[in-house]
Amino acid sequence: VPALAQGPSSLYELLSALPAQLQPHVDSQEDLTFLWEMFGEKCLHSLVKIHEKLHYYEKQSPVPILHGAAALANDLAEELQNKPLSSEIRELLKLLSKPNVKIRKTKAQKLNYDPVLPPMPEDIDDEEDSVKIIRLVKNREPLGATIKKDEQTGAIVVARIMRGGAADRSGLIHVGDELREVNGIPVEDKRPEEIIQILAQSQGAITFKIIPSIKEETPPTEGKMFIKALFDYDPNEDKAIPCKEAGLSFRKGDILQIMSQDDATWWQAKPEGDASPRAGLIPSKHFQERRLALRRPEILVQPLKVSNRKSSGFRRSFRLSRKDKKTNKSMYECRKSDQYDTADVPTYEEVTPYRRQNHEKYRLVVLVGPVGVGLNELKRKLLISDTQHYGVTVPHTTRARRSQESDGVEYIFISKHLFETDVQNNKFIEYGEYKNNYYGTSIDSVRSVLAKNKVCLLDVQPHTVKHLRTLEFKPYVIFIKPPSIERLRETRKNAKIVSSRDDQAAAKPFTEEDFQEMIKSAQIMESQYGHLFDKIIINDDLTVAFNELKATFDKLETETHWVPVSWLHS
Ligand SMILES: Nc1ncnc2c1ncn2[C@@H]1O[C@H](COP(=O)(O)OP(=O)(O)OP(=O)(O)O)[C@@H](O)[C@H]1O
Repeated sequence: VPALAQGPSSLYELLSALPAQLQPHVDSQEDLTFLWEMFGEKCLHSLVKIHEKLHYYEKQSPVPILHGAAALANDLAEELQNKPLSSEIRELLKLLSKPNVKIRKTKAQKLNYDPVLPPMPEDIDDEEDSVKIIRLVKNREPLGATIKKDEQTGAIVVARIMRGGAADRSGLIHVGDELREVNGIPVEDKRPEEIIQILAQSQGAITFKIIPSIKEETPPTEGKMFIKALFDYDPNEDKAIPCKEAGLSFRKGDILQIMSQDDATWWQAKPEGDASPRAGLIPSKHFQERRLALRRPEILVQPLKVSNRKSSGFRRSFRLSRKDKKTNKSMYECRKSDQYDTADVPTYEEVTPYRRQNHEKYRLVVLVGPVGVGLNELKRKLLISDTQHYGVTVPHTTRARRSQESDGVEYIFISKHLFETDVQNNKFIEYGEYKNNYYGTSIDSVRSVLAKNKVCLLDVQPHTVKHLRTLEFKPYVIFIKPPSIERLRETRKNAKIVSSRDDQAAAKPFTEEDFQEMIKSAQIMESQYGHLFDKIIINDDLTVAFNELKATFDKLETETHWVPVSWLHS
């Protein structure tokens, strides 16, 4: 063809020049018309133009201006969503969600992850015109995708893409994509574990032959969602997790950011504040609740009441305000049903940051711990450290007032009838009966301490805590835990416990049995109610424990803490 002989400067020029020069070389009119139409086809011209542009850019070896462009745009969008929506913010959010911006983001990600376009294989089957060949360069990090065998078709498909992981950042693999080959090895008749093995052994560039899914992917959920884990989780111990390596381990009390809830069984999350963009798999709330509920009977076999003592009830709250030290502090029987708590299965709780504003009431501080652990001692030290700042509740009683007592100081003295009416009206946090008299801590007594703008220190049985978890009180729960039995023996040599075993209510030195009971009771409390504790303080050395408690209070009043979303958005 003369056009070639003259050496056209570009493929596009050649294509444009070709139809005009065809005639002398083609005999049949039919062939000529066919060739004219073919070379005149608009999409062919467009393709050639694109090819030339790509070729040009390839020579220029472009580098992304900003490597973290996608993450930056996401962060910006999230940041903007939390702001009051002005028209400018709305416009910017709209721009950031436009497909062309997204494509730019994807391109930047791709460059970031070094995908290489391999030459098209020659043996490609006509029916497989939707086949995509992609190549990812595998660094040390895992691929961040899980695969499964489609039960109906038997095909190997991508089950999930871990948010922020290598596959996700590449933007080249999607959920539902069918995997045909890995590094030229057909995977159709392989089990997922075998494929994972191939992937694990591959280093450097890995080539995938896939048939892209036609399903539209759901866009990531808007806004950030944080949860507090209410149980310990280790993916290595979880037989149900589809891929242990992709799992995220966490401890009770950890705050996690939810990255995806697309899958009903396995959510994706990362630890709050973690700089890495990579998410890990965690069991979804629903899934975890279901499997824990099945195991529940085992957990419940051990009731909290381990002692042959009478229930400790709310003895401490009373004792503190009482001058009559002789009174048995362990005298109140709690309602029996309360001892066997059928608390909801603890999994996760959605939380949000909260910082107390100056005009707001203080959060209620709830102290929990086994009998004799030193809860009263710590509370007393706190009170005397700043009587203006800390306060305790005054309990109600139906017993007769003694001569040295004043109404509203040691107790609020009320009639049996009134007490029973108040019980009916749910006015008590806890109540009990001793020697035919009622004793109780009312909700109003907490309110009256808080209304004086004081921090209210309340000690209750752990099963009561869940009833106090309201927007009004925003309780901060501190568990006072005993140290080891050896340390108890050492530190409590001169200490005395008011034992109720003989019903004499006299303070006596701790016995070995007291220590054992304290430890056992603390273990049960922690396993049954640990998910409700915001802080655990071990009362080993008294001064150390007190200082830790004081520091906790200072932080509570000035710093941001995670609280259930229901407290702020109800
Ligand atoms: N860290 C400690 N080291 C040594 N002695 C301690 C320590 N903490 C508390 N004690 C002593 O242990 C005894 C029991 O403490 P306290 O009465 O405060 O316990 P409690 O948990 O409030 O018990 P109860 O529930 O029976 O009222 C007291 O004599 C107290 O001084």
